This record gives sequence, structure tokens and C-alpha cells, in this order.
Amino acid sequence: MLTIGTHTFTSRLLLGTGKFTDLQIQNQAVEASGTEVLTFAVRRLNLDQVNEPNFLEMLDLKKYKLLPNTAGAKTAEEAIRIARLAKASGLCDMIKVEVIGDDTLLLPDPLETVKACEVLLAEGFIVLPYISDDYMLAKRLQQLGVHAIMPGASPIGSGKGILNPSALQWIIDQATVPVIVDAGIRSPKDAAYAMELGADAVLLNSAVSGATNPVQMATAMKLGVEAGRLGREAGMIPVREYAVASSPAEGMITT
Ligand SMILES: CC(=O)[C@@H](O)[C@H](O)COP(=O)(O)O
Repeated sequence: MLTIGTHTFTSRLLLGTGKFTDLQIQNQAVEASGTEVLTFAVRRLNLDQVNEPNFLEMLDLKKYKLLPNTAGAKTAEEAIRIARLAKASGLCDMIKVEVIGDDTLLLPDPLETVKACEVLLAEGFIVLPYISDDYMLAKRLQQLGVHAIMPGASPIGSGKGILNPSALQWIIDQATVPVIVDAGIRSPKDAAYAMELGADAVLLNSAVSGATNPVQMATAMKLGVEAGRLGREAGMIPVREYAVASSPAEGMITT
């Protein structure tokens, strides 16, 4: 089970809803992924225009926990304002804190992220910060009391997969809260690899929404996450420098 704050999930795949061009396909992909958590940018919802259509309305929201995110925020103040709006709208008490400090790489600003987390934790939110794969930052955020850490595998939408497995491994090895590898995932292999490294979950969006067949890719990602987790739990053989024969030589008849 994946436990984030007071919420518990069976699925370890979190899905972003930001880039689907067809809402029917989105819904089928969400279903196929087996996800229980959907993340979305609060600014994409017309919270003050309740009669306007929104991209969540076609989903059976009783089946999913919503994870609003603060995408679009460039400062802590903006992220805090968006988080408060999400909570006041009854969306969820969880918030993915995403404060982007750079338009080219869309990498999170660590200083603004920490500032936003401090305030939101004090206000009782369940806080999930999106961060770079920075070991010390992950540790400091944990000390603050965040409920999960979301290090990026590579820049959002880049599809570069896991750029620095060692950095993720270090974060995972010291983690006292769930580690959700978020962003940059391209293939089921990447999702499986994140889980093999010991991640508690994977969050992705572009890989599914941008696939030629999003529904099929959603299924593949579900299986990738499950396979990686299963393999990790099964206990993998150590990597060795030199060959070890598959058939033991002991007891063999020699001529
Ligand atoms: C929707 C969401 O939260 C994204 O910002 C997330 O970081 C996923 O990134 P990819 O689109 O690279 O999977």
C-alpha cells in the first residue's frame, strides 16, 4: 500500500491529466492505467466559472483522489495562493507543490519550493513537493515535514527517462516518506526502472497523453510500475564484474 499523509492507495501509478486532446481517450487511459490519483493544474479549472466545462467533468471522480498541483506558479506566494484556492474549492487536502523557476527546463525553484512548503504545512495541507533529484533538498524537505518527495527523472515532457539513477537512488535510500518519481518518463522501462530503484510510486503524464495509443500506453505503464515493484521485492541478483556459470561445474562427469 502507498500511504501519503492520511490517504492510502493500492496503485503506485499517479497520472497527470494535463495534455490529453480528447477527453474520451483521457478517460479510457485513466481507467486502463489503474491509477487512483489524478493530478492536474488548478489554474486549468475554471473554479470561479462553475458552469464552464472542465476536463475533469467526464471522469467518475468518486473513483479517484485528486492531487491538485500549483503548476504555473513561479513564486512561493503564487503556489500558496493556488493551493489555498484548491482547498477552499474542496478539491483535496493534498497539494503537489510545483514552483517552476525556469521556462526552458521547467525545473523547480528549490528556494521558493521550500518557502511554499513551510507555509502550506503550517496550514495543514498534505504536501508533496516536486523537486529536482537533489539529495540535500529532499532531506531538508523531509525535515520540514512534507508527506512525500517527488524528484524528477528528467525535465517535464522531455521523455528523457531517468537521467541520473544514482541521484534518485540516494534520495530513495535516505527517504522517510514516500518517493514518487515524477516527470520525464517515456517508456514502461523507465517506470519499471524507477520502481526497481526503490521508488514508492511514479507520476507521469506526457508519456501516456502523447502516445500514439494512449490507452495502450497507460496499460503498459501500469504493468511497468507493477513489474518494477515486483522485481525489486523479489530480490535481484548482485551485479558482478565477471561471468558466473549458470550450470554449476561441481558434480559434473569429466572425461
Ligand atoms: C501533470 C504533471 O504533474 C506534470 O507536470 C508531471 O510533472 C509529469 O511530467 P511528464 O509529462 O514528463 O510525465
